[in-house]
Amino acid sequence: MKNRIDELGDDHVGSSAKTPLRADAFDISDQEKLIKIESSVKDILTTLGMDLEDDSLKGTPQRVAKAYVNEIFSGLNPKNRPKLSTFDNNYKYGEMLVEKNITVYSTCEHHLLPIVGRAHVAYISNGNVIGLSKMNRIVDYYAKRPQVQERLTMQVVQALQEALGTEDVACVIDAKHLCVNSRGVRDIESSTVTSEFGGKFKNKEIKREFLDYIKMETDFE
Ligand SMILES: Nc1nc2c(ncn2[C@@H]2O[C@H](COP(=O)(O)OP(=O)(O)OP(=O)(O)O)[C@@H](O)[C@H]2O)c(=O)[nH]1
Ligand SMILES: [Zn+2]
Repeated sequence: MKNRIDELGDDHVGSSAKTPLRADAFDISDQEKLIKIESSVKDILTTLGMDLEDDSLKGTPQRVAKAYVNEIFSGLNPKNRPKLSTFDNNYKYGEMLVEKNITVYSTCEHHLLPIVGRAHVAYISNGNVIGLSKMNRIVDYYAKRPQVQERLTMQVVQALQEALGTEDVACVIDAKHLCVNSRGVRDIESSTVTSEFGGKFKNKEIKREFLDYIKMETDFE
């Protein structure tokens, strides 16, 4: 039997790719989250010595709470999961379809600093096709969580495999982690590449084809 977390949250991905959620993750409303986070941010800023009576800072705890719940971490709320409706592959398109250069804005769960980059997603239809924008939307949904890039990559692939009813899905993400670029080792140039190749994409030639499409210059201006 599915437990409550699986049912409400990550039932679309396998156990290794689940976001670590608390058992009571869904027992608290968005409204309650906003109030609690606002108060926690107030504590952090006050501890740092900031004067929250200052005009510019007065609204900050509330702004941060709203940004966390409604935007940056909105992918923790299953009600924000995009509907991945599929339709029949009537035109019998049999090649791979690649959605590349999908913008990724995520947050590293170790430091709560931004991860910014691009995702490239591909699948080969076995009868079902999906609207192009749904690939961008599913990347964004899982990106809007505290993340590690490996897990984000796997979540995107597994969610699409489930929706499309095929193993033949792949994702490559190339992203900069501000925790590496702006603090710690402070290497502004480095970026992180992760990949997950399901089904036919494990085949060397098919993988090569996908990677070649990613490299293609797309300049339509
Ligand atoms: N595998 C993985 N590591 C990540 C990701 N995002 C950040 N990290 C790393 O997580 C590690 C956390 O290491 P710690 O030693 O606990 O933290 P730290 O002392 O802040 O480490 P430094 O960043 O080296 O200063 C760092 O090396 C980060 O670069 C990610 O998406 N995947
Ligand atoms: Zn980090």
